Amino acid sequence: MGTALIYDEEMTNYKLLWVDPACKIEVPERLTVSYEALVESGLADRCMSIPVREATDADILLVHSEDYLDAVKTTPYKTLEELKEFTLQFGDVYFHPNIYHCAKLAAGAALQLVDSVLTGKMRNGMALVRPPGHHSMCSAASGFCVFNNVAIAAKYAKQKYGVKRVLIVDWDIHHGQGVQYCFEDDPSVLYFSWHRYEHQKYWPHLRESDFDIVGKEKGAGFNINVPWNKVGMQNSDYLSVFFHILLPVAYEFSPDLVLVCAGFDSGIGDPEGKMCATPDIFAHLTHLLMNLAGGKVCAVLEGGYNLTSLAQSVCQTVQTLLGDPVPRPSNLDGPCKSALESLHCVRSAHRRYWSSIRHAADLPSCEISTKHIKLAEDKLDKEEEEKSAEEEVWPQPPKRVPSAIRTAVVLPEGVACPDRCKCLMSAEDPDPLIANKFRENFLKDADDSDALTTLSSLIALAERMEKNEICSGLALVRDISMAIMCVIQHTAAALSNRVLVVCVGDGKVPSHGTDDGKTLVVQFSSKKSEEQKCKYYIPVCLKKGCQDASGFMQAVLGLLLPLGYEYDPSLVLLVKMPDSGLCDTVWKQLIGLLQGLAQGHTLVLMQDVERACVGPTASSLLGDAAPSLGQLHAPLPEDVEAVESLRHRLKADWKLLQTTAPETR
Ligand SMILES: CC(O)(O)CCCCCNCCCN
Ligand SMILES: [Zn+2]
Repeated sequence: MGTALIYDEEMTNYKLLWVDPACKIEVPERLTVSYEALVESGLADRCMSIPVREATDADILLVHSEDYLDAVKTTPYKTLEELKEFTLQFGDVYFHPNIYHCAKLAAGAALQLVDSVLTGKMRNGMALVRPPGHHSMCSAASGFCVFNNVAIAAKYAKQKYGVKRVLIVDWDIHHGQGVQYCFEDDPSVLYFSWHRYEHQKYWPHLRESDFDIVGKEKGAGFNINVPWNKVGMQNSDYLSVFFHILLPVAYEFSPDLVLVCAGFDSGIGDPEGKMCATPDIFAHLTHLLMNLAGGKVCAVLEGGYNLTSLAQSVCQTVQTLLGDPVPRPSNLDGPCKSALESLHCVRSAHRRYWSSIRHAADLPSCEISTKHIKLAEDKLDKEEEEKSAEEEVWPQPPKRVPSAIRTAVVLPEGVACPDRCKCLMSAEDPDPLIANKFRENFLKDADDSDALTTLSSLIALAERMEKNEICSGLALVRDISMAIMCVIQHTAAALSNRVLVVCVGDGKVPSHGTDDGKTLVVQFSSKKSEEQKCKYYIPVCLKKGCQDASGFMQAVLGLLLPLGYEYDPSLVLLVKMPDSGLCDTVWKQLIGLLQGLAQGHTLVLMQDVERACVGPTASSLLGDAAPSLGQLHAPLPEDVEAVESLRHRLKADWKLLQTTAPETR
């Protein structure tokens, strides 16, 4: 199954017909530059183009009132003066004789995308639409939005496909208040939004956009607002919120469908957002969502007003949906103080609803939370307009060239090569020099030619991954710790290399290279390790080892991923120790998530008895979405304690582990 792309140039055929500084940024070129960038980069051709359709009245009435729909229906026949008049009843939006038609196409595009994914025809997809949707409400247009495309899509998915739980991730820099109002008492739709807020100083200046608004009645806990109280937020700030709020809750919620209000005004250079996150961050945000709901992710364009930044971010998002490896997360230096305050406030507001963040620190009697600056709104926005926006510049996103071979395997005799994989067995005798080195350093039994062949094949695989000829690999070996040593020593030889070694299960893991940081070892096991702990050797002791999905996933999302992203390895060595107790679905989730690192260069080592695991492992390495884990129960208190105390101890060295602002003396 492929990636759907839904676009129709008819949606460029409306624009602002009068002077309105608040609306002048919403131009037809937003759509053309996005689509043309996809065509130019060859990404459009790799997608399946799905035609738009007009949303029907019934579709629109899933969210909007009849009165509102009837009123909008009159706009095509209005004169310019009547359109201006009609527009005055709403805020920061404009009407045009053709905008009703385009609004039906935008909503219809989202529904076509949902149909393609929920019928199983497509794996995931993106709809490039305008007008956007997330501000429009039951009976009102707002913020360039006429119909709430994503809210309609969520209602439609539930009604037509019986979808039980929908996650809406709104990474647009504005608060989608229309979506919040639509689902605030609905526990079947989890709405997550971050947004520029500045203590209510920023548009739409709503008190109900703050972190303490969590949803109503049965919907309490299913509305997550992350206010950014300063501009200039960077990649670290966004990732920290994913690791410590969105992902733990999303895995606990276990959605059947993920809808993204994909606004790119949260990217660098945008005149509205004034944030500093680079376009490649959207590759990571998309990737981190792609193992939810069995990969059923539908992204619908919302905002984005810097045409360069917008086009790059759209390409980063679509290329990730297509399954291409994501760029390395460059120099993450940890969340800023303001982001940590928001993180802390949101987690403490939601800890009572979600067991995955139950342990979150309670709010100090904090002045941060309810400081709402109510200044004369128009004055504020005016200030905003006047300041000449100095042109931001940022580096081109790195080229993301998929390897010729996605996954290669080194298997013992008699183990079938999984389909879509390349089998590597060095037929010719290994180079005598290397052979001797192996004999000296690794082989217990010098004449063990099998081990020699396996090791030399393993090194050949690692070398070809380094050259990006092969993206990921899987090897079945008899002696795991020997194989680990061999790979670490080989890889460490190249100066710029850093290896993240992730071990699941008990067993001795060589700590070679952890003293100088060339290697970072994170081992999940049920045994306390007596090994001296240092910054680069992190044993995670879980009560049931890797058998309890909740505890394990909490450790992966809140500990392993932040560590891995901050460490930014060139290779991930993922080792499944014998009798790790890890079930296949959790193992596949782990493989899927770890491919966000090292441009997808994951090398999996398993004991040669694990033949049954070769197929499932290969499937995940090939980019197939991991099956959903189902709703997760509360992690064991011991596991929460273990992860929290580790995080507390390590956050001085690893800034992405922080979830609260350092105590201000
Ligand atoms: C889809 C979207 O969230 O991007 C729409 C944003 C509307 C912003 C209205 N205020 C503009 C004030 C001018 N500086
Ligand atoms: Zn926006």
